[in-house]
Amino acid sequence: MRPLGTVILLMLQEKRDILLSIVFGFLAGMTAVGLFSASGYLISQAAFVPPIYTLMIIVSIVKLLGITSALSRYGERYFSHRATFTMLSNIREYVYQKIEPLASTILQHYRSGDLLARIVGDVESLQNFLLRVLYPPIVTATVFIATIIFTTFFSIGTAMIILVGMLLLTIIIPSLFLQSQSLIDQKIRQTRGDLSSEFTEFLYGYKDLKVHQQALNRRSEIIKTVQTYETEQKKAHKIQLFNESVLGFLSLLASVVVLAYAGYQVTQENIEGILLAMLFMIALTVFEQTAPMALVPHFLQQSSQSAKRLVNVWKHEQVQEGKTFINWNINRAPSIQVTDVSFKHMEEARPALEGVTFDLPSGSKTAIVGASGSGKTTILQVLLKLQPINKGNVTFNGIDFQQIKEEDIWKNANVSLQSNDFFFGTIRDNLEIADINASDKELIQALQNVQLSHLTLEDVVQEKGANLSGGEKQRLALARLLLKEAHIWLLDEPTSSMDAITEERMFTRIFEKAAAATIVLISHRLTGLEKMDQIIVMDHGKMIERGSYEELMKRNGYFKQMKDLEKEIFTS
Ligand SMILES: Nc1ncnc2c1ncn2[C@@H]1O[C@H](COP(=O)(O)OP(=O)(O)OP(=O)(O)O)[C@@H](O)[C@H]1O
Repeated sequence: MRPLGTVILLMLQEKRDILLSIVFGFLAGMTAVGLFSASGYLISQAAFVPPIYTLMIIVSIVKLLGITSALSRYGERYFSHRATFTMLSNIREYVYQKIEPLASTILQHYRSGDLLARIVGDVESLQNFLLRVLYPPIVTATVFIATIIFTTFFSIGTAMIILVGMLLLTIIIPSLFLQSQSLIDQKIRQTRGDLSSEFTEFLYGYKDLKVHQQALNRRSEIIKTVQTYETEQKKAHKIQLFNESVLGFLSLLASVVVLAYAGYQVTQENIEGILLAMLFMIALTVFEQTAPMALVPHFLQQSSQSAKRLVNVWKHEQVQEGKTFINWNINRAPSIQVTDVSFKHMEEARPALEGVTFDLPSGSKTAIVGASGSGKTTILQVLLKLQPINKGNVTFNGIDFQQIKEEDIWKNANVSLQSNDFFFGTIRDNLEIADINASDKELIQALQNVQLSHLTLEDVVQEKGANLSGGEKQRLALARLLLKEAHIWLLDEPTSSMDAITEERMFTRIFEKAAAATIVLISHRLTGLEKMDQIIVMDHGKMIERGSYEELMKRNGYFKQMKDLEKEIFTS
């Protein structure tokens, strides 16, 4: 389905409000035309000084039309805006549901700031789709048709001029403006994305930029982008104002043409003079109503681009689309089989994993070691379905993991990645992510287990845990793991920022808690691996050795060489 088609479908969920907007919009338009034409007629009649009772009826009609017009306009605004806000929230929910499962792959192609600005901006510009693209033409067309039919009773020529003026003002001239407007809109969107990315990176990297004395440079770059953004916005507003003024002037001109034509017809006695003011007022009012139509092509293009850009975010990532999943519930540690798995990051020449095969028996403890960049983290990402494999397969308890939803794997897994996220709030907020129902006693116990007893549950955690040390962050992350029951533990260097004694204690806690679980531990140190059931050695994306500690030491291969090297460094 075309992107705008999806938006229309989401919008049609609010069909009652849309229908009411159209009905009230039509009523408002017709009563406005009626009000002004009746006023014109009233003024002309009054000029002949007729008996007052003959004017009473027209005066009452004018009053009634005035009130009805105001009430209908209110109804139109109320229902159209209500439909728009509900539609926007439906779109936001839809977009979130689409991108949430694909977040990790999507973020490989976009800078997070750009992605956020893009989604927020594009969803917001879709508010114009209903308000300015979809229902105004229906309202204008119906009001217009009704007005032309009404005018033909008095002057067919005037009705034809209104028709021609309408076509000119609503279709032909706006399409001429379209190109200049769309060029500047494109530039604005691009600059908005750049600005948001630069600003996000500036905030996250502020400390590093300060240390390297680059903060001021970056700041002036951001200021330059802000200035460009402001200049482009001013330019866009100028273009829009110019277009609207030209259209306003032309619609007035069209009314003057109607007046001139009708005036001439009066002199020719083809039209009664008393109708002249009425015909002019009809033209003025009806052309006034074409003003929103002038913006339709512009907003149509903007909405269609926004919808396309939104869909493009997830279009190429629909790895799960159309697949059926089984209901995966486990009550004990699963066995995991990885067979001939290869994976290459997009736009990378070298695969991150190549023909990797190993098995993890139920409840086994496995360590993965290897040089930096050898593919260790990628293995965990593959097991968590954060990266779609290009070749090979993975089974959990003999079931192909393509049939298992990511959420079902995550639900059963305790995961510690190299950088753990912490949120602005309290220690309690950050621990409750693991178990919302945990009691204070359990939370405090978890803190004690990771040697963070000096923290209280109410202590503040700044954004990204900025007020915690590297080791504290890792221990807080471990406290979260200790609060959650899981049958699979995937740990990526969970103790890399800790001293050797604390590390030893943390591992003791982990292995106590995860005694029955299937554990995969990525380790940068080669000490303490004797207690693991197997060690997988990675090099340049390939598994080059696998076996127990004793087996690898006996084999005298890569692992033994690394062990000897480590010993040499620590003893020298
Ligand atoms: N998002 C990414 N996009 C492109 N290439 C990536 C990405 N993440 C990792 N890589 C590449 O994939 C390869 C394997 O990376 P991986 O993170 O698995 O290594 P690692 O063994 O865990 O390294 P380290 O010990 O330094 O954490 C590396 O060559 C790396 O450059």
